[in-house]
Amino acid sequence: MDFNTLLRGALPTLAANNSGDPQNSTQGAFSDGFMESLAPLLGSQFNPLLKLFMLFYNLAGSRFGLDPTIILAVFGFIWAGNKLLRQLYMTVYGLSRDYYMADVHVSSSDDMYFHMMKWLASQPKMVNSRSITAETASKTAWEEEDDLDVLATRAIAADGSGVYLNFSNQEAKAPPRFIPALGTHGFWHKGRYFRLHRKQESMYDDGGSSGFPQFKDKENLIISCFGRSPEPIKKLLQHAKEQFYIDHNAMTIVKRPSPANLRRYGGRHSWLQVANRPVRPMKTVVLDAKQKVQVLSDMNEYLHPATPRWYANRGIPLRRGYLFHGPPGTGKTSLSFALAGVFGLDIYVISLLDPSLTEEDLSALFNSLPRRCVVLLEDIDTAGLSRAPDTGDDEKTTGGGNSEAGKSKDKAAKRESENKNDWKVADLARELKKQGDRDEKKGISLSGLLNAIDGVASHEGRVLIMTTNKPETLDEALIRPGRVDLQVGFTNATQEQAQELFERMYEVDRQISLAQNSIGGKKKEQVEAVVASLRQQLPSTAPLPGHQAAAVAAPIPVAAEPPSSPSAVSDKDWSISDGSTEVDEGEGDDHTSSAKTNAEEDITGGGGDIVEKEKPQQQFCDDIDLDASQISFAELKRIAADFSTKIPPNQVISPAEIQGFLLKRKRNPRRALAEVDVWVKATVQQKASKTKVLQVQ
Ligand SMILES: Nc1ncnc2c1ncn2[C@@H]1O[C@H](COP(=O)(O)OP(=O)(O)OP(=O)(O)O)[C@@H](O)[C@H]1O
Repeated sequence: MDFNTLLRGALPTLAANNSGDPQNSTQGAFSDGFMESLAPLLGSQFNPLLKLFMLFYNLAGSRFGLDPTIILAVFGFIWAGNKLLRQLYMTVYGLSRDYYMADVHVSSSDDMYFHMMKWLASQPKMVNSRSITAETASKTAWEEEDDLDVLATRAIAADGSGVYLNFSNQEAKAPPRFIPALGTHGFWHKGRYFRLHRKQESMYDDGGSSGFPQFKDKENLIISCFGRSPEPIKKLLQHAKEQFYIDHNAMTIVKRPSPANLRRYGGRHSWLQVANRPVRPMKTVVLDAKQKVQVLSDMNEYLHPATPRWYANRGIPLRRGYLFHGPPGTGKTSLSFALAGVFGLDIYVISLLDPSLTEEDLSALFNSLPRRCVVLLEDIDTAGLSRAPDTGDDEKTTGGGNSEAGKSKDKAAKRESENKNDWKVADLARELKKQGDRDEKKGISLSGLLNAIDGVASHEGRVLIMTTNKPETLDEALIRPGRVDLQVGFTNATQEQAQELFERMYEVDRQISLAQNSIGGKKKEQVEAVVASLRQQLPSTAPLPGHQAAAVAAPIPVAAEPPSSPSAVSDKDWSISDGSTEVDEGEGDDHTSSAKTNAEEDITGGGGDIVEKEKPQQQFCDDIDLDASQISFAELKRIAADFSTKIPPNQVISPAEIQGFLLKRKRNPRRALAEVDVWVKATVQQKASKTKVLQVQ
């Protein structure tokens, strides 16, 4: 019995219509009577549907001469076939999943999840998938940007004063990142098909010590591939990880303890990446070569793969500690970063002044360190302050009972004892606040710190670097051998160090410029064209960014000083040469000699006082802002040597201060040399008078 016969049996009216006189009936058309008889059977809600079906049925039958029952039969078969195939697919897929597919699960609480997501976001096929999630991607300060974009913005913004960069558009320009959405995705990698299932689960979190129970979302990635072995997935994960760290050897990752509510999850939640900055080359840290080599070779030996066995055989805990001490801005932190860069280690920075850090946290943080890393405890001498009882604070600020403030404090205490019984609400509030402050300042005790650094349960393998400005104030227990194995002393800049700092500041620029010149290329030309056009728009009084004239503030009494040594600013010094070729002649000479005169006038300040010169800045820029890249190596060395003689030999100026001075003249070594005398004099004076306000920068 076919479907047609069935339908005829079930729908007698239709059968009558179809078998009746063709002249009186239309093929495939329902009579109104049939409709009416069917309507009550199906219920009123199906009436519109039934009518639509009738219309189609009548149309197919009367207009196109098709037997609608055949159409229905065909649709019926397609539907049933589809169901059957789906069922079959599900069975085969289920069987192959169970017996011929391997899975690897990756939890969002693991670093691997981020490696995989970053890799997927870089896959064009994934990005073009039909189901993706868009994320706002932020760039770090060190990521490459298109110079042309920035310059173009600058050019467009030029309205007479528009020679400054403008980044108001930077957020709009940052492209979003696309990652696979929740659900199932398929992708090919190295000729193999992988299936990715990204799912989200809600986890109940009882709130722990925070006491705020809540539901938290946790994600899982399930990566599958055909075959009984998960080996291809492992390789894929390894590949994603390698890609994630592809530029790692050029960068140093800096981590700090996570916020307290995240720390309690432990593991990778304990530390938060706060920076990923280019490796600091060791040669940029100006330090006595002997000391540098000593710390480098000590660390190298300690990190050697054979060292753990050596330590274990002798029952010595595998830990190494260094103490870097010296005045502020002498390179303690810089050396720590350079060391991390040399050995390709991440830096874990802990501030013991963090009020949310408890001793338990500190131990947990040390225990969740990776196998090899640098832990940096900065300004360790200040850590003790957090333990000082609150009552001591006042003493510190008043300088004991001898000063005026001390006397007024005594009076206040007397008054307080007189009014002992006369409590006001404000007094109560003050007391409560004091109590709160005391609780907050509990901090880390010395024993807590020692326990974290080298307690029985403490992590092994790390390199601990502690820095301090006041080594004498440190507790002996903290720096005993075993906790501090090597001390490195830093001092303010010697003349040799000043010379090295000077050469480093300008030498890098010179090298880059020479390299760029040798590369050539279209992009360089484009950039130069934009720069040239911008230079033309430069208003006559505005200095180019980075080309800052010496900021000389209100006159300060400085003893009259003879003009800076003529040899330091001789005519020869002002000629421009590129390599061995002298470039600047004729008109250039005029400019440079006038610059020299202006500079000398600035330094001597006429009558010997440092006074601000009202001078058209543009003229100053043209004359003196000669690029470091145009100076030969030999000449740069000579300027550096001259510069170093101007730095006081008694080490009163820190490398950080010299760097700050040079940074303000970062393209103009000659300008730095011309202005160093004034700056040194003002800086020494400022230090002697213990004022914090800089008169010359
Ligand atoms: N010896 C040095 N060689 C090169 N650069 C230095 C040196 N000392 C200081 N600097 C520069 O000065 C700045 C501050 O240096 P750094 O933070 O290393 O000093 P620090 O001794 O750790 O200071 P603090 O004791 O205040 O923490 C850095 O930008 C660094 O480049």
